[in-house]
Amino acid sequence: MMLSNPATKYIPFKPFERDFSERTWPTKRITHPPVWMSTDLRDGNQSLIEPMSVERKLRFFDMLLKIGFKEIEVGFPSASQTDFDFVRKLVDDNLIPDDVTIIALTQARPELIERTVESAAGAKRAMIHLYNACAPGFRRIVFNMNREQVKQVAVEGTQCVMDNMAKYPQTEWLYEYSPEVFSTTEPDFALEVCNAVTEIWKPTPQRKIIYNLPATIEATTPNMYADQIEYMHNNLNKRDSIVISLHPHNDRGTAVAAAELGLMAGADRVEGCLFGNGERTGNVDIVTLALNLYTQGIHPGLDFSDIDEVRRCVEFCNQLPVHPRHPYAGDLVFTAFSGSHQDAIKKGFAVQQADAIWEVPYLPIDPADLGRSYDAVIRVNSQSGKGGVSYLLEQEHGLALPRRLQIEFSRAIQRVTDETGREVTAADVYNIFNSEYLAQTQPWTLIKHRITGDPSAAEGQHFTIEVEFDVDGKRRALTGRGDGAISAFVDSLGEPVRIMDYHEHAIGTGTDTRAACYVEVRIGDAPTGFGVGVDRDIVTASFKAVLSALNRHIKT
Ligand SMILES: CC(=O)SCCNC(=O)CCNC(=O)[C@H](O)C(C)(C)COP(=O)(O)OP(=O)(O)OC[C@H]1O[C@@H](n2cnc3c(N)ncnc32)[C@H](O)[C@@H]1OP(=O)(O)O
Ligand SMILES: CC(C)C(=O)C(=O)O
Ligand SMILES: [Mg+2]
Repeated sequence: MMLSNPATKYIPFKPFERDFSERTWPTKRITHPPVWMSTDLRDGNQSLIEPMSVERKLRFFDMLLKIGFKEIEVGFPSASQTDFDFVRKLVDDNLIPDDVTIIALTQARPELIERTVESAAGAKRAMIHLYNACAPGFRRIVFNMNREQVKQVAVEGTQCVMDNMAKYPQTEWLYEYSPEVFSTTEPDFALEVCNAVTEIWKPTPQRKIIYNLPATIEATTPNMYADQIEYMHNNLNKRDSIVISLHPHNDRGTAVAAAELGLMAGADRVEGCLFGNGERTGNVDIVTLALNLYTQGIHPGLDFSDIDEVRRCVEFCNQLPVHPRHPYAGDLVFTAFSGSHQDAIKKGFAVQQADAIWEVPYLPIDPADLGRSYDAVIRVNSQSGKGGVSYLLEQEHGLALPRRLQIEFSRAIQRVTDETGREVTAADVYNIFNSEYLAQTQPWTLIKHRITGDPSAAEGQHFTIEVEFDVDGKRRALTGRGDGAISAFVDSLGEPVRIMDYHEHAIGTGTDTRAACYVEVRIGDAPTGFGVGVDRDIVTASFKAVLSALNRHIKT
């Protein structure tokens, strides 16, 4: 049961005692992509129900290279033989491109550090990533250490890493240090620990150290994380020799925002996982971050032009599905069911030029840029309006319904969706349109016709038509006269039919071209209704349209 007063159990997190007045990040903009680091094979992997085998890791690694990652955390080699073997395989089989750096994570314990360095020894370049938790709760509950002791873990761990690296001088060694749980560590203490590590590693602008500042557990709103990052950015010693890295987790559902504000606050690098896999609610989602940049006109330096292929690979390796609403990648994220959205999208597509700024309403990105087709953009259910329905008919069958017919036909669709409560597919829409209009050939069926024109005839008599119908199973040969073919045809019917509106267009091109004709008619005093005819011959199409309207009227 929910507590009536959660204040008796939870306290709000506040990183600074007073307001952080140095803040400048709110007016900053992100103008270039950060250095991306994929931790799918480490943080992502350690959170899986079944961690990846070497084969799956290899497949994932290949895809990360294809996407364009230059920094890849490949595992926690001291944790398992699989992780150790995987890193060794990358090194021994020469699978790491020259411009890519692999990273291996370790706790600050000598035996684990030794094995971690050993796993990557021989690589052209490799980075060791050491972490220890610095937050007060962890100092007290997990380590039973004071601040000084926790700082010494970082300092001694760093020294131990350097001693082990010295055993393998053929490898260019880089170093990353994470004050784990930075998110709830007192900022001045996180700074003190990092500055102490700087004293040991002695980074230079040519050989920078990475300080990764994780929101190991996301503890507060993203603006406060940004304040913490800006504090480090302003106060770290030797800032020009340091890469500030972000590692947000998504416990509060705001990891993407935290990363974006953290970049505005001065960070240079982001660690995360594809589609936000990772411990608990996951690491920050690099796909979303990268494509958010892309939609601001900034190339992220990562290639997601075949997002479905990336998704398939990640789902296979992680054995976890990507949610249908996942930004940019979910099955439904480019689909509109609701009427007003469909209407706006349809209008947007109609005016969008291939080489112009993207402006299709409701679609923040062109699905084609991600290798997604427009097929599923509009789907029809009980929330849909005429725009979506007519869009499907036009896309799939080349039928461009006049506006008033769109309104009339969408009522027929609505009846079906209301009755079934289900989505109707593009094929369903066409079938309903067919039975509602095109297949309305009873009781009046057109058998054949012959038109003769006589320009010298009296007004209203220029055209004569002889038509053969089947009416309720009986053949009838009728004749009509009029100013044009249609009026002559209507005259032949001997029914009180008046044409109120008329539209036609071609479907297809070349020898395959057919004509579609739409007529709105009034019969007697009844409300107007539409008829539709399609035929290779435009005149026949219009006659079929008139009969479609007449037959529909007779049945109502
Ligand atoms: C936020 C993160 O994602 S951090 C990364 C977490 N990832 C993983 O843990 C996955 C891989 N880990 C493992 O397989 C195991 O933890 C191993 C093999 C590395 C170590 O296993 P074990 O030796 O059994 O230790 P265990 O994992 O239980 O760690 C607890 C001990 O390590 C200490 N410890 C935890 N983190 C650290 C650290 N970063 N540096 C130094 N010591 C640490 C704890 O204080 C505890 O010590 P104690 O036994 O004296 O109380
Ligand atoms: C090891 C560290 C960087 C980590 O994964 C975290 O703090 O979330
Ligand atoms: Mg993490």
